[in-house]
Amino acid sequence: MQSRTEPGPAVGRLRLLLGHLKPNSTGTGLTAVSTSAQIYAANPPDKFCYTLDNDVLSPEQRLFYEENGFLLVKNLVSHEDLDRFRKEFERLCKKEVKVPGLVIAKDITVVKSEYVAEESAVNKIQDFMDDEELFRYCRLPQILKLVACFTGPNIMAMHTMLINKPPDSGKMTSRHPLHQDLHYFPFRPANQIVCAWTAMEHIDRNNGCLVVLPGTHKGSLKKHAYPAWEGGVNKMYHGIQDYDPSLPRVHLVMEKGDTVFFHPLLVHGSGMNRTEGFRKAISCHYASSDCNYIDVGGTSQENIASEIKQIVEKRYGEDVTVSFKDVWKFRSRLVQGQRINL
Ligand SMILES: CCCCCCCCCC(=O)SCCNC(=O)CCNC(=O)[C@H](O)C(C)(C)COP(=O)(O)OP(=O)(O)OC[C@H]1O[C@@H](n2cnc3c(N)ncnc32)[C@H](O)[C@@H]1OP(=O)(O)O
Ligand SMILES: Nc1ncnc2c1ncn2[C@@H]1O[C@H](COP(=O)(O)OP(=O)(O)OP(=O)(O)O)[C@@H](O)[C@H]1O
Ligand SMILES: O=C(O)CCC(=O)C(=O)O
Ligand SMILES: [Fe+2]
Ligand SMILES: [Mg+2]
Repeated sequence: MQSRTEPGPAVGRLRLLLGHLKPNSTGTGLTAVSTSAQIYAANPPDKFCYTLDNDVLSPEQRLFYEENGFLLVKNLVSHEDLDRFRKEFERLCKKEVKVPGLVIAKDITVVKSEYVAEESAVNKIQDFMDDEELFRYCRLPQILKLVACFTGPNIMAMHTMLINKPPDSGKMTSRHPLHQDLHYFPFRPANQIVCAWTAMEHIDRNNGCLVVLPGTHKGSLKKHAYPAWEGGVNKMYHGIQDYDPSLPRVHLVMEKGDTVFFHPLLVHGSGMNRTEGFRKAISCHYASSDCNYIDVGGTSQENIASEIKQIVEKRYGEDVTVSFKDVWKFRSRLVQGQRINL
């Protein structure tokens, strides 16, 4: 298991070497003068905490993730694939296809009004692991190649979502409060978990882009609860209660196909959608199958565990007893390598 320590000498040396990088016109904005192989040969990366050793990430990408807890990769998923995912999403909303286990979540303001209008009522779909078309996203080779830099070669798709952030109702319920995804996960270690989140269209502050607090992946899991928002909060949208508002925030402006990979302790959220369109993104949380389930009893995760348990019992009947761990075991799917613990 990797330990999480302050960046060691190797990272320091790499940072020095990165002084020799020059700006380019693509990707993260830097081009390595030396190849990553040359740099790593001279500087064995023994003290990296959040990324594994291979030649997939460039040195600057690797260092960026180590320090910031996220990595934006431009133009990773084709428009053709994204258009196919959008079509399948529409078919699911119209109930033209039914997929077992799939959850269609609506915005709280829509649920509380009489207004029901198929796709325009849908906030997100969750658990599309048994929808072959959407699950192709989780198996895309270009995504898995990058995921393996964080998880290693044995990869489980743990959680799937297609988010359809609706135009805000005026009550600001389209916001997603600042949170850490690890709050929802009863497995560890955190460093072998990563989210891939792909913009299905241009996303900026107007339609509610992702907002991240760089470097917060180096901290611990914080206590989460419903924010005290006047207009209401969507079910299970827990937020961090005492986040430091002075921490720098980065708004991730993304084009269709751009993908951000981020650590499950990275504090993030998304703003309200001020446009008339439904802002779409598709995502999957991956974990190394070497991870282990943990008992969240007595921890800050107890509140979400019992909420999820209640929802499952409501859906399948009170006589069905499933643990928080079972919920995850049941939905996760192997996408590369061997299934070990999860
Ligand atoms: C499961 C683990 C999640 C893992 C997340 C990984 C990290 C990502 C971090 C997040 O994304 S946090 C947000 C996670 N969001 C979800 O997991 C979506 C949760 N939503 C659902 O599972 C369903 O939408 C829900 C069970 C809440 C409702 O689905 P139903 O098909 O049962 O809806 P229905 O319209 O029948 O309403 C049932 C009840 O739920 C209420 N409801 C529905 N949508 C709601 C909503 N959006 N907010 C609040 N309450 C809601 C609705 O008012 C009604 O209440 P009453 O029983 O009191 O009448
Ligand atoms: N009280 C709160 N608790 C937790 N998260 C919050 C709270 N208020 C706002 N947020 C979240 O903080 C994040 C950053 O908000 P910020 O105002 O910087 O940008 P934004 O709301 O995304 O964009 P804009 O202000 O341009 O609409 C968003 O995800 C928002 O949902
Ligand atoms: O607004 C989004 O698309 C991101 C939501 C999010 O962070 C999540 O569901 O975990
Ligand atoms: Fe999240
Ligand atoms: Mg704001």
